[in-house]
Amino acid sequence: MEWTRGHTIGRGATATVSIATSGSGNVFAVKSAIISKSEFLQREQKILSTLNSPFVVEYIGYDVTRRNNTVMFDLMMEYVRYGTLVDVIHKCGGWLDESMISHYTRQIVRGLEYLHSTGIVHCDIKGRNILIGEDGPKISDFGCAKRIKNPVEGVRDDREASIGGTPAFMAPEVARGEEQGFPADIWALGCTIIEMATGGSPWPNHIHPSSLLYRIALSEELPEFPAFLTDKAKDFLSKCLRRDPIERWTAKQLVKHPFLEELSNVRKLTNHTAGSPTSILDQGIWGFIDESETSYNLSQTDGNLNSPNQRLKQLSMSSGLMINWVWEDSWVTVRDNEDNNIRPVQ
Ligand SMILES: Nc1ncnc2c1ncn2[C@@H]1O[C@H](COP(=O)(O)OP(=O)(O)OP(=O)(O)O)[C@@H](O)[C@H]1O
Repeated sequence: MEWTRGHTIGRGATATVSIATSGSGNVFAVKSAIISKSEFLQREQKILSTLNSPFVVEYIGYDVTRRNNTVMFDLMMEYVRYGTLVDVIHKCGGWLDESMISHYTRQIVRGLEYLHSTGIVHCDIKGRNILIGEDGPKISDFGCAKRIKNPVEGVRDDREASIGGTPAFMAPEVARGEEQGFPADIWALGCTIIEMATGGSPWPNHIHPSSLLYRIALSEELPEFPAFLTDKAKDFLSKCLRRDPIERWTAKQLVKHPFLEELSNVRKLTNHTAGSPTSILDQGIWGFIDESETSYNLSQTDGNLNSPNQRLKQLSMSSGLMINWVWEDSWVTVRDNEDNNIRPVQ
């Protein structure tokens, strides 16, 4: 397919996202990384190409292109026009009201129900990885995702051995380095609801990810439930934010929770997201995202990471070392990648 790259609309830790047009005039988004650093993008392409749901960003294809003598891996996907959920929260004045939270949560849960039914754990659910289109939220950014081969019998593939995601949204069992299965996405959903309600981190006032990780992993605490939420909403949160993953509700159970009942008076999205989407950097949203919201991907398969304590130490050390904010134009997070299954396209 002939296509032309347009302006940059977003930058993440691993890739740059641009708008693009095809020869026939269709507009789409293209997420690109230098081929030698495209392991996560290629993993994302492999997973996204198998998915088909109105609640997941739509896959279009991939390409390998040359740009200023550099070979790039390009993942093409639908262009989702209102940007991320964090952008929308910001445009709404810093928080969403409960009817909006319920409306968005319903679609995110349906996206998770779909992903989990196909054996995919997203591993990095948070506002920045939910894109908002005209029909509502779509789950995106599958760079940390993994497939559990036989979810019913619990047979796992190699990727199950890795731990990834964003510290502030990590479930206790993930922070301890024990496991990252479907319940970890449900915990992160609970954290995302708090993000929608408060516009901030589920664990406010944490300067450094290492202290946050210890708190999540080893305390008995839960993130604070926003006081203004109704009992119904708090009950929903309490089903997501249970420290024991076995006690957490599944996406299939959550879909039926009364908090997600359809409401007729949800504000129209276009009322509060007027204006065309721009780069996340243009929108000045970084002010309320602290560094504990940076994504990581660490492999547990490393022999040094056998005990929960060692893994925690490794995670927190990595947090300190890996964050490398580059303020002029972009920011970079270096991720450890021990994944031998991912091979760059030759
Ligand atoms: N399909 C899309 N349509 C519109 N904007 C998009 C799309 N995909 C990504 N973006 C924009 O690009 C930004 C970066 O994309 P994404 O989060 O997928 O990159 P990443 O490198 O995987 O980021 P992270 O640092 O979270 O791992 C998003 O926050 C969003 O603003």
